[in-house]
Amino acid sequence: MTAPKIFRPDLNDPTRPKRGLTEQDLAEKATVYRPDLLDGQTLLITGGGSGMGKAAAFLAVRLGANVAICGRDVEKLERTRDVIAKETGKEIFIQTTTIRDPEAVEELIGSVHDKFGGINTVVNNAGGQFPQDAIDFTRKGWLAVIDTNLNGTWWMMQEAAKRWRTDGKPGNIINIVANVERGMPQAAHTCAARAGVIYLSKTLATEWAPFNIRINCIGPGVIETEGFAMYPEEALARFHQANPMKMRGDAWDVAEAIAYFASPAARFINGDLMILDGGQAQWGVIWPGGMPDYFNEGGAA
Ligand SMILES: CCCCC/C=C/C(=O)SCCNC(=O)CCNC(=O)[C@H](O)C(C)(C)COP(=O)(O)OP(=O)(O)OC[C@H]1O[C@@H](n2cnc3c(N)ncnc32)[C@H](O)[C@@H]1OP(=O)(O)O
Ligand SMILES: NC(=O)C1=CN([C@@H]2O[C@H](COP(=O)(O)OP(=O)(O)OC[C@H]3O[C@@H](n4cnc5c(N)ncnc54)[C@H](OP(=O)(O)O)[C@@H]3O)[C@@H](O)[C@H]2O)C=CC1
Repeated sequence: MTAPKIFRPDLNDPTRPKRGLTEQDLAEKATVYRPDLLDGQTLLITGGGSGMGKAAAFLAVRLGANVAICGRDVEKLERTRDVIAKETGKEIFIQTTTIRDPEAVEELIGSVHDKFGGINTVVNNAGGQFPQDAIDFTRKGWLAVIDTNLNGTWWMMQEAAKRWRTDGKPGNIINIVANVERGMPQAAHTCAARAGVIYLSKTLATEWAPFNIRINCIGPGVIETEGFAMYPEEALARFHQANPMKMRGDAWDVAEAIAYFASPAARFINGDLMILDGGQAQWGVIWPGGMPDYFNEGGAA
C-alpha cells in the first residue's frame, strides 16, 4: 500500500519566510477610493484576523465603516483590533467564532447587530484547506474542509438574511471563494465546496432579491498571504506560474474589490462572480505555434 502524501506545516516555524502584507502596508497603502466611501456602513468580515480579511478590515475602517471581525484564534483577532486602533484611531468589534457552529454564528450576527444597530455587508472570507491528493483524503479531512467552506458560509448567509428580513433592511453578501473554473488538483475538497458556494450564491441572488439582499462572489487566484504557510516551499516557488502575468496578487487587491462590492457603486450587481486571478482561468493554452520565448520564467520582457 502507498503511504498518503501529507504536508502538515508547523505554522510557527521561524525558518520559513513571513508572507503577506505588513501591518504598515495595510495602514498606508494607497486606495483608489474616496475616504468617506463607506461612512456609516457596517461590515462583518469572517476570518478578519489575517490575510485578505485583515486587509479588508483595514481598508473598510480607512473608508469610514464600522467593522466587526471573527475567527477561531482570539490572539489574531485582538492583534488586528489593536493595530487598527493604533493606526486609525478606530475601534473594531471582534468575536471569537467558528463559522462551522451555526449557534455561534447566530450569536455573532446578534452581537454585531446589537453593537452597531445593524449590518450592511457580510464578507464571508473565512476558509481554507490543505493540499493533498484526493485519493488520500481522510473522512475527517474532507468533512473539515466542506464544513468550513460550504456549511460555514451558508450558516453566515442564512443567519444574516433572516435578520435583514426581520428588520426589513437591505443586505449585501460578498463570498470569497476561489478560482475553480478548471478544477483544482490536490484541492478537490475546497473546489467542491467553493463551487457549491458560487451556485448557492447565484441561486439566492434570485431567491432573496425581493428582500433587497444582493449576493456576489469574488474568486481570487494566487494571492500571497499568511495562508501560504499551508503549502510547501517548493510548491510556493511555482505558484506565480499559475497565471500568464506570472505574478501573485496581494491582499490589498482583494480588499479593494471587497470595498467596491460593499459600496453603492455595486448596487446593481447581483449573483455575479468576479475572478481576480491575473488571467489564471484562461491560462494553459496549447500554443499550437510553440510558446513565445517571452513567456519564459520571469514573464514578458
Ligand atoms: C491548492 C492550491 C490552492 C491555492 C490557492 C489557495 C490558497 C489559500 O487558500 S491560502 C489560505 C489558506 N489558509 C488556510 O487554509 C487556513 C485555514 N485552514 C484550516 O484551518 C485547515 O486547513 C482546515 C480547513 C482543515 C481546518 O479544519 P480543522 O478542523 O481546524 O482541521 P484540523 O487541523 O483539526 O484537521 C482536521 C482533519 O483534516 C485533515 N487534515 C488537516 N490538515 C491536513 C494536512 N495538512 N494534510 C492532510 N490532512 C489534513 C486531517 O484528517 C485532520 O484530522 P486529524 O488527522 O485527526 O488531525
Ligand atoms: N491566498 C490565496 O491565494 C487564496 C485564498 N483563498 C481563500 O480566501 C480566504 C482568505 O484566505 P487568506 O487570507 O489567503 O488566508 P488566511 O489563512 O490568512 O485566512 C483564512 C482565515 O479564515 C479564518 N478561519 C478559518 N477557518 C475558520 C472557521 N472555521 N471559523 C472562523 N474563521 C475561520 C482564519 O482565522 P482563524 O485561524 O483565527 O480561525 C483566517 O483568518 C480563504 O477562504 C482562502 O481559502 C481563495 C483563493 C486563493
